[in-house]
Amino acid sequence: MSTQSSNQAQHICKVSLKGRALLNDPQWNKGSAFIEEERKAFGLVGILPYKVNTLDEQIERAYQQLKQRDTAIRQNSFLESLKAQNWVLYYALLQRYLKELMPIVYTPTEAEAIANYSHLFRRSEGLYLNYPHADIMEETFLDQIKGRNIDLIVCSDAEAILGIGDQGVGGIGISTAKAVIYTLVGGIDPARSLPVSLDVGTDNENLLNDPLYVGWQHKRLRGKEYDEFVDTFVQLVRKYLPHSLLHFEDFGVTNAQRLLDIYRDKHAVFNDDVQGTGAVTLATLMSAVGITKSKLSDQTIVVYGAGSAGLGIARQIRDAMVILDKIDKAEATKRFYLIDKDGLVTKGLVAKCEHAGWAEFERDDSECRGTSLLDVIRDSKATVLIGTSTHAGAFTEEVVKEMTKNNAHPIIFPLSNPTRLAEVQPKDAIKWSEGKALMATGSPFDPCDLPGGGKAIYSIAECNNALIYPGIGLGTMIAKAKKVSDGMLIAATRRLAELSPALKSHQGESGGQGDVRDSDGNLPPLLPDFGEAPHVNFEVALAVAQCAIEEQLATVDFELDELRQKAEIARWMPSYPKYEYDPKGNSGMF
Ligand SMILES: NC(=O)C1=CN([C@@H]2O[C@H](COP(=O)(O)OP(=O)(O)OC[C@H]3O[C@@H](n4cnc5c(N)ncnc54)[C@H](O)[C@@H]3O)[C@@H](O)[C@H]2O)C=CC1
Ligand SMILES: CC(=O)C(=O)O
Ligand SMILES: [Mg+2]
Repeated sequence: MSTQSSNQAQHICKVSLKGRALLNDPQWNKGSAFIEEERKAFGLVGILPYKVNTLDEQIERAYQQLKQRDTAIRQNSFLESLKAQNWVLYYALLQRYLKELMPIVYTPTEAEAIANYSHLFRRSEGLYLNYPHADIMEETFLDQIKGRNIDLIVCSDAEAILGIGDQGVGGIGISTAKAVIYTLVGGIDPARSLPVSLDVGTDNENLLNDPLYVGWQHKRLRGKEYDEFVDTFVQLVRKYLPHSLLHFEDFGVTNAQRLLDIYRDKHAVFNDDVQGTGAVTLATLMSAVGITKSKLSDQTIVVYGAGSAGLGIARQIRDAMVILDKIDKAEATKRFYLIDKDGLVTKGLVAKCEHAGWAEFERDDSECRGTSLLDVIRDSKATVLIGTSTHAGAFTEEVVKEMTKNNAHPIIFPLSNPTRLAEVQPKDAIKWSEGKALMATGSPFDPCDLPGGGKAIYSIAECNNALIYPGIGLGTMIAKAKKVSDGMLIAATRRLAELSPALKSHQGESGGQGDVRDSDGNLPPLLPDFGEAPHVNFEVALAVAQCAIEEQLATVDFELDELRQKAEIARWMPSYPKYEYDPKGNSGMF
């Protein structure tokens, strides 16, 4: 599935582009790293300075240039330009400075880049499917995939981007960012992925009134027209790329789960906000209950913000209680209290709002004395509090203290992105809970000091779907699976939880909610560090592929050892193969 991989540095690649056309193609350009022999063969001698650089030298130069940009958004723009020039250098730089640069190319900085998309716009990237051009969608689609082997399509209609709402055509930025992460930590060849913007208009008044807006300046389509447009696109994917993975990102709450339900049995379709977030949060919770020595089904869970992510998380954890703890689905559903902006999701609220997806979690109106977050925590005696509301600061001191009253170790996950929208700052929750809260956040935060003096710290786990979705995608692709099943998601989750430092450090200890700290007094994080994301996602991928094979959803059949070997070979790594000129070559590897 790859044209370039780690052990292919000595391989030869036949390339048919020459001169400036070669330098202008980011997939094939090596810039100053073209060696003498290649410069002569490809007509590059007069259009490159004399010195030949190694990839290492190029990385260091690019890093120095990056550091001259004084804000995160300027660094993001610099990296966008680099990606448009040279993929190998771009990914090699990101790989070397992974932890430092992830927040620049992904959350939180990418949200800012998307919000300013039309003003920062310099060149296009990916496939723009615009509603006014719906009549020529098939030709447009075929033009873009012609001669390419696409395994992965990441698409967004941009109604609910990264916590900042409707961003219209700027949503191409989330499709490209998610595709970048697939390559960076999932090892998926960037030439084999296609980011797509489904431009169905926008309800964002600022964009509708902005003369520089580059998308379709029209109210967002709804209903039949919207459904037909999306369906035309999905049917093209099914017809022309039947073995691909179709990743949906940042759709609005009225469409996310609905579209997933329509297509998930017909094609390998994956909704990251629903399933990826559900899976990573379940893994984080498994890690937390592992160290408190309790069971998933012992928990009473309040989900604050019952949109795509909140509902996806609730369903994923509920289904895991059924599968792993073997309790009845209705019983498991009763462990959840969902709260949205009008308060607790009750029968009365559901009747009023007609919100698809809420009914299964509705509570009796009389169950809590009040419907505010504090009321619900107090009356339900919640053990777990999850935030997916974009309501910054919603988890107040009173709320955290109420959670701490009921639990030796309250589990508190403020998952809203970007950083400024987190429901609570981890350092505050740690202080208010006197160092007892077990925490994870959606965007990266610095480690917190633990109360009680000394140097003990808590490295807050980043519970972001990027720690799992590239692995789910890679596993689905390695297995060439026909669908992404619930079993595959649970397999991914279990593997991620097994890799949690917190669980590892508590293995074999006997029960109780006693001391959860390690011998240095630190609280181990609930998830592996993002710096380990490539290894973690690789392990997740193997678990997913193995499950697909066991469930007979795969179109390959390998033992685990063979699977590991194939996956390692298939992993794309940023390195330069040697080029040979071939006028008839298709620029492919042999
Ligand atoms: N950590 C992660 O991996 C992920 C984090 N997220 C974050 O979760 C948040 C929500 O994302 P989506 O579910 O996709 O958006 P969404 O728009 O589907 O859901 C947000 C929900 O929160 C509700 N809400 C808004 N204000 C509220 C308030 N004051 N109190 C209670 N509820 C309120 C909304 O009515 C809506 O139902 C975003 O910040 C997003 O970035 C989403 C996906 C993954
Ligand atoms: C992380 C992600 O998918 C989101 O915030 O929407
Ligand atoms: Mg998302």
